[in-house]
Amino acid sequence: MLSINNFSISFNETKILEDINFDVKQGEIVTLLGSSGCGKTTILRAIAGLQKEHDGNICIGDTCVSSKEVYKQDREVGYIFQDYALFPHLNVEENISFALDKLSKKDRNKRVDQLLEQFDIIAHKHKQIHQLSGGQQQRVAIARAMANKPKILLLDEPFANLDSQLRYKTKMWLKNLIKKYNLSAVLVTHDKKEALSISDKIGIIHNKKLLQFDATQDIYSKPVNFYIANFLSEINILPKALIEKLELNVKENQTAIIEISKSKLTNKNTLLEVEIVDKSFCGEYYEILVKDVKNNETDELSMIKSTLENIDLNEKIYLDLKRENIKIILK
Ligand SMILES: Nc1ncnc2c1ncn2[C@@H]1O[C@H](COP(=O)(O)OP(=O)(O)OP(=O)(O)O)[C@@H](O)[C@H]1O
Repeated sequence: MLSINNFSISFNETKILEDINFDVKQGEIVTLLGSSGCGKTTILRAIAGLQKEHDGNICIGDTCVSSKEVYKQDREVGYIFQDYALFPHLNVEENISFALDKLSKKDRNKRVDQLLEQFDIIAHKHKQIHQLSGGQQQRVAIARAMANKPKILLLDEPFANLDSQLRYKTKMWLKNLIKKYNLSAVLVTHDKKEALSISDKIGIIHNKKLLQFDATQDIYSKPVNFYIANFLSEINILPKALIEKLELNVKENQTAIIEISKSKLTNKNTLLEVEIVDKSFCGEYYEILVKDVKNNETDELSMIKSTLENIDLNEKIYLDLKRENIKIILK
C-alpha cells in the first residue's frame, strides 16, 4: 500500500535522514520510533506531500511520486497532527466540513453527521474547539482526517496530550478503527510502550538511519544492536567478570545483555554467589551493586538491576541468569 524507497532529506545542507526504506501493507500499523528530532515527523510530512524537497520516492498503491510530482490531495492520506491543528475559529461541524469542500452542501452535511455519530461527538456538533476536552478534540481531528475515506492514516504522537487512562482507551479504539476499515497507518512516537502495544511493525530511527524495521515481536526479541535493545527494553549489560565466569563467547564489537525482568537474585545455589554492597530503589527494580564473593583476588563491583522479590538478605545470595535469556549483540 505504502512504500518508502531510498528516502533521504537535508535541511540547510544538514542531512537529517539517509536512505530510508520501508513498506506498509494494507491493514498494517507501522510505528516509527526514535528520539526527539531524529526526523519522524519529516517522514510523515513527506508521505502526506507536505514536505516536497527530498530524494528517493514514495509509492502509494501503484502511484510512485518523487519530490514535487503529486499534490497532496491526490494521495488519499489522512494526517492527524500532534497538536491536532483544528481551526480555533470554527466549530466542530465546520472543522470537519472543511475537509469536504469538494462535496455538495447536502452530501457534505450528511457525511459530517455520519462522522460525528461514528466518532461519538454528535453532542458536540456546535461547540467551539476550546469547549472540548483533549480527548474530544482528538476525535474531531481523527474524524476530519477520516472524512475523505483515506487509505492511509498518518498519526503524529497521537496519544501525547492524553492522560494515562484515556491514552489506553484511545489506543485500543484507534487500533480497532484502523483494523475495521483495513487502513494502513504510520504512527510516530518516542514512547516505546505505546509502539509495542499498538504496532504490527516497528522501525527505529537513529543517527539519520532506519536501524531496524521488523515485526513488533521480532524487533523486541531479536534487536540487531545495543541501541535498539536498550531503546525497547530495560536491560542489564553483563559485566566482563560475569561474561568470563559464564564462558560466553563475546567478541570485541559485541556486548552481552539480559532483560532486567530476567535478571534474578536467588537464595538457591547457582554457583554465582554475590554479596550485595549497595542498593538503590528505582521503582520497578533496584540498582544493586554486587561483589563476587568467590573471587577474593578482585574487589571489582558490578551493577545489576533486579527486583529483590523472594530474597532473604540474611542468607547467601546468588545471581540467577538463564543462558537462554542472555543475548549477544553488536555494540
Ligand atoms: N522545514 C524545516 N527546516 C529546517 N529544519 C527542519 C525543518 N523541519 C524539520 N527540521 C529539522 O529536522 C530535524 C527532524 O525534525 P522532525 O520534526 O522530523 O523530528 P521528530 O523526530 O519528529 O522530532 P519530535 O519527536 O521532537 O517531534 C530537526 O532537527 C528539525 O529541527
